[in-house]
Parts: sequence; C-alpha cells; structure tokens
Amino acid sequence: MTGPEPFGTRLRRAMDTRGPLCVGIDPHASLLHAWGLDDDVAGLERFSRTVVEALADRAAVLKPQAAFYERFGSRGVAVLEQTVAEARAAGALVVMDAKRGDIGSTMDAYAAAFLHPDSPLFSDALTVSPYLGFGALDPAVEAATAAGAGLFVLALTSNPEGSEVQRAVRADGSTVAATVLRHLAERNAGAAPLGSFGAVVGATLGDLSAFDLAVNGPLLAPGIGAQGARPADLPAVFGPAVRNVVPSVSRGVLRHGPGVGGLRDSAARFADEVRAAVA
Ligand SMILES: O=c1ccn([C@@H]2O[C@H](COP(=O)(O)O)[C@@H](O)[C@H]2O)c(=O)[nH]1
Repeated sequence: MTGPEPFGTRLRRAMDTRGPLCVGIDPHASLLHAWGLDDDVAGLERFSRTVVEALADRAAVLKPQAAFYERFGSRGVAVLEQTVAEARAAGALVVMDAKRGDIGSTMDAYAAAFLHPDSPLFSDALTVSPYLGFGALDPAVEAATAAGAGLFVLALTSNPEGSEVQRAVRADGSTVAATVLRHLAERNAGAAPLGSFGAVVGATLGDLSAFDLAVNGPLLAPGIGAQGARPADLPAVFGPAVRNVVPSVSRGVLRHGPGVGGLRDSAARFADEVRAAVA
C-alpha cells in the first residue's frame, strides 16, 4: 500500500541530517520591539520572514506558536499561513503549536484546519491536548495518518502548573501522563524508524525515570533557554529516550535577532550543545 511518507519517517531523516533542534517562532510583543519592529501585522510579518530566512534551510523543525498570530485576527492568521508555507518550501518541517483539543466531532474540524493537505494552515504536525480523553483525538490521528502528518500530544508539559493534572493518579493507580504515553505507544506500535505520534515532554522536569517514555515516537521537549533548561540536561531528563527527543527553544534563539546571522549563530550554538549532550 502506498501513501504519503509518514511524519515519523520524515522527522527521523530531518533529525539525522540537520540535527534534532526545533526553533519556535514566538513573536512576543517584547521581541518585536527589541527587533525594532512595531507590534502590528507588518512587524509580525517581518519577524516571521526573518526567522524563516535564517533557519528554515537548516533547522529540522520550526514551530510557530499560533497564539502570537491569532492575536492579530484574520490578518495575523494570513501571516501564519504564509510563514508555514515558506518554512516548508525552504525545507523545514513545521510543527504548528496550537494545542487543539475538543470533542471528537469538533476535533474533526481542527484536523481539517491543520492536517488536511488542502488547508492553507496545513502543517507537518500539530500539538494537541488530550484532556477531553485520548480517544477524542481519533479524528486528528486519522487525518494525520492519511496526510503523512503527525501529532504531539501534551503529556508532561514544561510549566510547573502542569503536574497537578498530568501527575494526578487515576483509579487504576497510573498517572494521567503515563496513560497518555501508553496511548501513544499503542498508536506507534510497529512503526519504523519512528512513529508519527509524539509526546510533549518538558526539558525542565528533571528526572523522568518514573515514566515510560519509550513510545516509539518523537518527544518534543520545550523549555530550553528562557524557561531554564539546558541541552546538557537532556540525558538526565530523558534517559535512553533521548535519541527521540526534539529539543525546542524559542526566545533563547529569537532574542539574538533581528540579524539573520545572529539567529543562525544562536541556533547553531544550541544545536552544538545538543549534539555534545546526546552523543
Ligand atoms: O509544555 C510546553 C508546551 C509548549 N510550550 C511552548 O513552547 C514555547 C516555549 O517558548 P520559550 O520561549 O522557549 O520558552 C512556547 O511557544 C510555549 O507555548 C512550552 O513552553 N511548554
């Protein structure tokens, strides 16, 4: 049976050739100002185009944060569409960080928005929230599979507040996060070289040996840079699963703009630190 090449396969190849670093595109108002740009749609567009020009031909993954575009309404979303298309055309995989999650029938519409190849917001992968039940994500799983796209499901987020939900213990004694990870392992069973259904697991969380991170899928690890985690922390946090980690940094790189060279140098430094830590 032929079909689009699965996201997990494309991601593994990108990680092997470009290194695993993901750079987030987070156009905070404070960053626009620091770059000498106005906090408006023109500033948003210039910021996004600069990041894409600097990094889309070398980073494995770019991760636009949808919230920073949506705050400008339809014109911001148009910039997001353009950013996704230009980043993909330049060779980066795009993970849309929109953290969608709803009842199945509405999830179907979110999947149409982000995971249908004809959509202007079509992305290589989408971040999703499993807190309406993992099964409610099935429409997104199906759409992603059909399109050769992927999902990153929130499991253990990088923020300290996440633990009250994610480490809560269920009636069967397992934690909520462990349940999410188990569902992912089931979805990725038999996939090679890597499944397309990943987890979001913060790099800030310290030792995670209590969790089975062997989901045969990628682990998107935000929290490096501005939130305090360092690439050198990755082996201690992820253990043997570190091979499947996609470390993610946004402000830590973006604060080195507006020059293309500054962004490239910063991303290269993080990439070198990741390589040294994971080797
Ligand atoms: O657990 C999570 C999930 C997502 N994020 C997102 O990643 C970036 C982090 O930005 P930094 O500037 O590197 O702190 C941001 O878009 C978050 O929404 C996360 O931080 N933690």
